This record gives sequence, structure tokens and C-alpha cells, in this order.
Amino acid sequence: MTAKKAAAALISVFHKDGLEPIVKKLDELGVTLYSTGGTEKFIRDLGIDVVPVEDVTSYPSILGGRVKTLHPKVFGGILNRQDNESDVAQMEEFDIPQLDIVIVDLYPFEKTVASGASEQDIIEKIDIGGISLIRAAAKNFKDVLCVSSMEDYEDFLNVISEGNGTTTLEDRKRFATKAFNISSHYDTAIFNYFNQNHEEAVLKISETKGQVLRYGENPHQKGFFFGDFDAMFSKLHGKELSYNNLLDVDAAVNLMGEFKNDDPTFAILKHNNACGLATRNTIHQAYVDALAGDPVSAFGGILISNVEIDKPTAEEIHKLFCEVVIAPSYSDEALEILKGKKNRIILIQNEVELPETLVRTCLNGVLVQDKDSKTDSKEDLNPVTDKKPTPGEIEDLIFASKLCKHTKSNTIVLAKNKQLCASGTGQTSRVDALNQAIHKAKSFEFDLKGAVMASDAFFPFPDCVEIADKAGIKSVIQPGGSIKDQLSIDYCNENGLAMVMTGTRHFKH
Ligand SMILES: NC(=O)c1ncn([C@@H]2O[C@H](COP(=O)(O)O)[C@@H](O)[C@H]2O)c1NC=O
Repeated sequence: MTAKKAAAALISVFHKDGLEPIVKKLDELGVTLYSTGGTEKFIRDLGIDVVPVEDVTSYPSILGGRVKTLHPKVFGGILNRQDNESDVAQMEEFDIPQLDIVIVDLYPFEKTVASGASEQDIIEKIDIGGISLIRAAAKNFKDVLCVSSMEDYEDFLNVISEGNGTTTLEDRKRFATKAFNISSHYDTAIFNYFNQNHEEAVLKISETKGQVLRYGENPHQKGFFFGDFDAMFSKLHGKELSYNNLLDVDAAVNLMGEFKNDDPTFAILKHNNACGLATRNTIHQAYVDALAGDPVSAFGGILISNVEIDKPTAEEIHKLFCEVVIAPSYSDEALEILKGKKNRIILIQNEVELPETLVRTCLNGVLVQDKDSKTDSKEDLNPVTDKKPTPGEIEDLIFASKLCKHTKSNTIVLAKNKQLCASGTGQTSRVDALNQAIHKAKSFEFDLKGAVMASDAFFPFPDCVEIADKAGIKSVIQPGGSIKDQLSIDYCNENGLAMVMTGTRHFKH
């Protein structure tokens, strides 16, 4: 028989919110309720009859709650096969109550870790009884329906209401699938907490929220996003984000993370690289100067600001076709203007930390690395030439270096007065990257006299500083480390350029 009328439910939940309508419904349907300490009190306070689980086990909750439902009479009630004669006989022999529904909400392990609690508090939040109840009930889905998270209360309430207390095999299997999702995610979180220092060379990733995308990078590829987009952004307007939009948004927030505490800064990105970036006294001017970096590439771009977008800025943005706008907030008038294009995606970026570990597929496995969290600062600059950069050039060198770090290698970034003039991105040689940047800057009529140059990695030969010098560049930032560094230094000394070395390479492949 696939449809089953529920006669008894065991309820043991950490968060009691949202439980009331379920308890009332089950009571109305004549279902006998069994429960543990806090949950039992909650139910009793609603004026509803409930059997303490201690009455079944003949044991009190012991060891500070570490053992309360862990008992053969509880697990027998869940795991027995109702179509198995021997099981049925044993249920009678040991006076075990049949349980048809199990409702659990686990101790909040992940939240406790995230709160920075002590190790002892974290260990106490490893749920043992609850996870065992979930696994048992889900295993025996042929006879038992398992609700494994408060997020499923509404779904369960609908099922039980529509079925008038009866559940179908299909429903029970569906809830069992959800249950194993919860239990495996929970165990992954515990393992990752214990394996923080990667003593075990094992990778366990668990994302409980997934989204089917319209398609992947191209329309003939399937695409999915696994992550909690809503935790990071509030979407105010626009079409569904595509696979490529998500990649660009990722690049944009990582880049803007470098300018979080700076003056108003605006960036425009295309294909994960910035084509415009400027820091100014107002966000309006920052936008205007970012756009000037490359008004052609900006078409269809991703826009990001580190401060609220106001009306004058929105009026300018509105003239441009762009896919996504991201900011910490928008003035009411700005939002009204930006919503003027139906498909334009408007996001508020919430204050959420991005992962410190990066993962990507490689061959038949995955590559994992720490995020490049090193931002070059004034203290990191080691002047290696006779001529030292001016204070203004130092500001520009840091500005260019931050951008360089978030641009596809090989890259060269040219900047002046905290404005991106042009960059060479993703080239197979540094000389190509530089030539691309110079050509681009000139095509948008930038005067490179007095501009600075940033390189994501060392110069293997002095050719780059020579080309840069001829274009008018006066100051250079690079990690150093080539056996031929001295040739570049000599060229700078002979031609009046300043060069600083940071000692930190910022490849981005
Ligand atoms: N120890 C046990 O036997 C046990 N059985 C159920 N729990 C958990 O206890 C919590 C509910 O406790 P209470 O009803 O006392 O507030 C739930 O999160 C449930 O997952 C247990 N606690 C932890 O393992």
C-alpha cells in the first residue's frame, strides 16, 4: 500500500518557530504526538496533548541532552517494516509504538561555527540524536515521512492537509531525498570544521541551494549555479541572471572589494575584466571617468559602485545599455531612473564575505587554492631606481596594481590620476599586453605622459619599460624576481623612470 494514514508523529526540533500550525493540524487529524524536552513543552503550552519521549524509553534525557531519543524503542518505532511479519511481531513483543511521521530541526552547527563560538560550544552543537532520527526515518520512507528542516514545514503542511492525514509513497520518498540532502550537508559542514587545516587531502563541497540557469556559457550548454545568491544580493529589478552575468558579477565584486574603503569608485567590466575604473570625489564623476576608459566596450557591461548611486549618476548610466548595475544602495530617484529599462538587472550588494578558497575543475578533478588576498600597499613598495615615484604616482601605482590583480594574465594596466587609461588583458606575452594597452589608450585619446604602468608579473626583458618610456609612462610597479631585473632597472635609471617592486606576483589565469 502506498498511501498511509498517519497515526503517530515524533517531533524534536531546535527552532520552534513555524511549528505551531503543524502541531495544530496533526492534533486536529487525531495524530498522537511524541516529543523531546523543549519541543514537548512548546506543544503542551499550545494546550495540545503530547507524550514525552521519556515515557517510551523509560529513561530521562541524560548527559545534558546528549542522549534523549537514542533508544531502541524510538528507533524501532521508526525503522520497523510494516510489511515484515518478524518486525511486526517484535514491535508487539517489545511494546514499541509505531511512528509514521518524524519532524526534526537539527542543532544549528554551521551558524554556531560562523558565530565564532568556542570549540566546546561548537562540539555541543553536533546533533547526534536528530541526525540519527532523520537518517532512520528517511531510510524507512516506505512507511515513514521525514521532515528534516524547518524550511520544509510549509510543504509538509500542504501534504498533510491535502491528504487529510494520509501521505503517499511519492511524498515520503520526496521528503526522504530532502532529508539525505540535509544530513549529508550537515556532515560535510562538520568534516570541514574538523579539517580546517586540510590535514586530510579531501575536498567536500556541499551547496544546498541550486539554480537551473537558462543555459551555460553558450545556448547549447546546460548551466547551473550552486550557491546562495540571495545572501549576497538583493535583486531589485531586471531579467534572470545568466551564467555569464554571474561570472561578471563575481569579477566585479572581487575587484570592487579592493576599493571598499576608498573614495567613490566606479568600475565597468566586460568578460570579467575591467574596461573602465575611476576614483573621484563624487560617484557621478567616477562613473563619467570610468566610462571614458573605454566607452565602446562598456556597451552591455557590468557596472559596480562602492557607494550609493545617486540621481545624476543614474541619469548618466541610463544612457548606456548595460546588463547589470551593482551598488551598496540607490537613492529613490536613482532607482526609478535605472528601472526605466525592463531587462536591466539592478542589485544591492549585501555585506557578505566571499570564500577564501577558490575551486575550479582541472583535468578529471579539481584545483583548489587560497584566494589572492594580498593587496599591494604603500608599505610593500620597494623603490629600485634612482628616481623615486612622486606621492601622486604612488597613489596611481597602488590603484593600477589593485586592478592588475583582477585582470586576466598576462596583463598590463596603464593608469593616471586614479583613472584606468587602458589595460592589455589575457595576452600570451607581456609585450603584447603593453602594446594592446598603449594602442587602446591612444584610441580613446588618453595622454599617457605621466601615466603609470602596473604588471601582474616580472618583466623577463627590459623591452616593456622601453616601450612604456616611449609612450610617456613615468612610473612602474611590478613584483620583480626575474634574473634580468637589473636590465629593466638600468633602462629606467638611464631614462629617468621610477620603478618599484612589490615582491608579490598577481597571476590570474
Ligand atoms: N541526543 C538525542 O538523543 C537527541 N534527539 C534529538 N535531538 C535534538 O534535540 C533538539 C530538540 O530538543 P528539545 O526538544 O529538547 O528542544 C533537536 O534539534 C533534535 O535534533 C537530540 N540531541 C542531540 O543529539
